[in-house]
Amino acid sequence: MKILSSSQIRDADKHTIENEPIESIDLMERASASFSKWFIGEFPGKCKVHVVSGKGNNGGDGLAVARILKRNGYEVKVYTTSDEGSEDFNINFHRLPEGIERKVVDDSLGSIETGVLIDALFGSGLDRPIEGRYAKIVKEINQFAGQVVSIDIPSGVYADNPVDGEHVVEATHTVSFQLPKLAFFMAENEKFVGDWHVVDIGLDQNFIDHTDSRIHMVTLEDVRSYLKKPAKFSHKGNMGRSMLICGSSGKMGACIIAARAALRSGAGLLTCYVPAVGENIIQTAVPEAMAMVSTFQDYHVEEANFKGMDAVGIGPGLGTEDQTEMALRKWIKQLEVPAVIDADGLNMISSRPDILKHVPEGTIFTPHPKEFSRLAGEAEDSFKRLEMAREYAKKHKVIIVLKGAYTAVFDTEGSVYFNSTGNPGMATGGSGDALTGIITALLGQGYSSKWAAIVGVFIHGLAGDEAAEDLGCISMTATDIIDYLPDAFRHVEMR
Ligand SMILES: NC(=O)C1=CN([C@@H]2O[C@H](COP(=O)(O)OP(=O)(O)OC[C@H]3O[C@@H](n4cnc5c(N)ncnc54)[C@H](OP(=O)(O)O)[C@@H]3O)[C@@H](O)[C@H]2O)[C@H](O)CC1
Ligand SMILES: [K+]
Repeated sequence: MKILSSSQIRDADKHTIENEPIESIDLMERASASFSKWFIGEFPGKCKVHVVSGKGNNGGDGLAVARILKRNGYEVKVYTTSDEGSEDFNINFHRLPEGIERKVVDDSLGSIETGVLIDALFGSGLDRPIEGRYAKIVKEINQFAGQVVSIDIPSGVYADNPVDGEHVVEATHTVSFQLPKLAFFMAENEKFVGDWHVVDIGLDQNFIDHTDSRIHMVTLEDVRSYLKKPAKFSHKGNMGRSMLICGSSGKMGACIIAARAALRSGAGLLTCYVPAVGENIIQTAVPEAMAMVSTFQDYHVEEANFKGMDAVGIGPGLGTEDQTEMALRKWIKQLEVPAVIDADGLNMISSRPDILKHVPEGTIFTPHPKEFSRLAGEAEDSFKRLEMAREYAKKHKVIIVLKGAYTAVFDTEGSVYFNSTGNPGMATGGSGDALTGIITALLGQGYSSKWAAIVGVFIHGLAGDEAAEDLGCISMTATDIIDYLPDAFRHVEMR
């Protein structure tokens, strides 16, 4: 699914009005009806609803929603910041039926004790920080004890830029029209956006399809269409020969997790290249994998032999000993197959950036934000980090998997793909090692680097979601994520 900027959405709006054709006020009615349908589903008990409307079209939506909810049996009170506004605001203001309490407010809503509050103060037309009387209203909204539902976007949040003021509505839910906004994927906006939802308002799909956007959200349908099904005559030899270069004394667990995850992701033949300390451990814990053993006891020092391999995963539990770093340099130089580099592998590249020039095009890096800042420098905010990661991926011709609540995959052409699966329970030791194993297995099966990363991240998150459903976010471990990989793959396969 594409993510469009505010101005692109405005163009889609305009195009729909001209070409459907539909009057602007009727499009507002359609948007408000979609919002109301969601609202009635979420709050079926006929609670008291407080609608706070600004003077623009976001406020107009609020007024139409007030009318629709009243018709559906809710007790509704409307607060407007003026009695006149945009053309469509005015029409909906006059359409407010009897029986809806109205109040034109200056800087205070007055006391609101119960019910649900709908925030329609500002939408995508916000163009400056919220101040003065509007700031006071926002403060009151945030002091309200009940749930706050923002129409389209929380007031004070910009769709495409970082928040620049102190006064921003902290919504429990945000119901966005047609498409999600880029702002929803940024960690610092989580407390404003709450749980977000998208409702269809019938903007011209053809226009959206032909609008150029390099920002996407990965959906189940996307992954379904890219998932390779094993051919009838497949055997272990053509399901990919993959190698994980992993482990050091005290860190063999990372290796076990990555190996198990690779096997659960369809790796045909898996070899774990480990230091001597790891031989018995890996052979006992993961009997399905072969072990290639370094002569050195505690950590990696030598060249691995990649001959006959289809994919390589480098990083889980490697440690950052000087000699391992020398080894990493050699591995990277002799890489001829697709590879994913994680964790300590990335940390070593950060401390010796000259290694970067030897990294083959299309290699996948899977940093979390801290690892990314070691690679590319600190970012002021998530929007800047997004631009930095995009530039880094383009410049070094690598695929960046930037891990976070919404893991983002950056390809070498400047496109970014936000993942839509996963939960906070996955921020647990070993979760990243599991992802490395999954992506290595997919690379081995012939997925392009970009799609191995996108599908791997989606499946990893989906397995985490299935695990969380049964076990809860607090108790789940990386091993649980692996145990739920079969469910996740089946879920994607199901039609
Ligand atoms: N395609 C769709 O998604 C549809 C969206 N709809 C809804 O329309 C809004 C956008 O409406 P718009 O009228 O463009 O903008 P707002 O309602 O957000 O803002 C209105 C005016 O408010 C002023 N403004 C902006 N920032 C501030 C501020 N910080 N303080 C005070 N005032 C501010 C500004 O006017 P000025 O004259 O004062 O400069 C804005 O123009 C979208 O979010 C949806 O909810 C349609 O209903 C259906 C299609
Ligand atoms: K709003």
